[in-house]
Amino acid sequence: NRSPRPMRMEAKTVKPRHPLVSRLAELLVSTWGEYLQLEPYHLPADLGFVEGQLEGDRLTIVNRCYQSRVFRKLHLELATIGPNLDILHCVMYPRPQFDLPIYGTDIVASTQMVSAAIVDLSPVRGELPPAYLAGLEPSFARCTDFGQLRNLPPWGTIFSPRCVFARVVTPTEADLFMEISRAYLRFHCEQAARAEAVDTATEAQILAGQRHYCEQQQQNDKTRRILAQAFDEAWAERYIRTVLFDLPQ
Ligand SMILES: C=CC1=C(C)C(=O)N/C1=C\C1=NC(=C\c2[nH]c(/C=C3\NC(=O)C(CC)=C3C)c(C)c2CCC(=O)O)/C(CCC(=O)O)=C1C
Repeated sequence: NRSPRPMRMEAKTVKPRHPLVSRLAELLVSTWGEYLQLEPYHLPADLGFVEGQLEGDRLTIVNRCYQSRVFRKLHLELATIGPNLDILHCVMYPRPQFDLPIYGTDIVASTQMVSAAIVDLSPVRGELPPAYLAGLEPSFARCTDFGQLRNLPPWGTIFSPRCVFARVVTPTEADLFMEISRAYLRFHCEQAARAEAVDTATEAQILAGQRHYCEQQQQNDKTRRILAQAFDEAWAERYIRTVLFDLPQ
């Protein structure tokens, strides 16, 4: 077998170029640290830091994963592609014992603008609880201030009536997306802090709902195509099913 490669000492990091990506990553990690007792969540060794080539452009991915009492996986992924594409992907998966929606956000940013900025608290069992519909309403009402709201794709049936999906072009819109994300995240963490375990029948429904969420997200061919071009189809498939949208066991 090959001699072990010398450990590369430099920190394996990704430096996002777009300020919204950096700001949102900082918001997520600092809010998690403020509300949750974070434990490490170990990804397969070769998937924490990944480098590939996409049509001559270097693709670099860094994954940060944690877990807590209520969340089985808190996943923040930062990816840079070539000189000017930044991606932030984040999903907070509750443990199936807790009846909570899934917090998900995706930012696809080039140097000029953010073509896709989405944040949602997606229900896994029926509708979003009334407490969430009401709690998120004041922030959601502000999304009429985005110049360009976007329509969800056909696989996007999992998203809630409080889903914010927009192009972000101006600094004011970037600030607005940050404020909405912050309000959604803090509200969710406060609900999680009070969450109590459900009975096994409800747990089974939650598991089924989380599986459905992952199956729908796996239909996003925009993600698959980028990963398949930078690596290959099989690698992309494995990555999507084991890192991005792994089904709870
Ligand atoms: C919570 C929601 C959510 C989560 C958690 C999530 O992962 N995606 C989510 C949503 C979502 N993403 C979308 C789009 C795109 N996603 C990528 C790529 C990646 N996204 C990644 O996470 C990774 C791993 C690093 C890559 C590579 C690109 C390039 C685009 C096109 C950009 C554009 O349209 O301007 C769309 C619109 C889909 C459509 O209109 O057809 C939706 C709805």
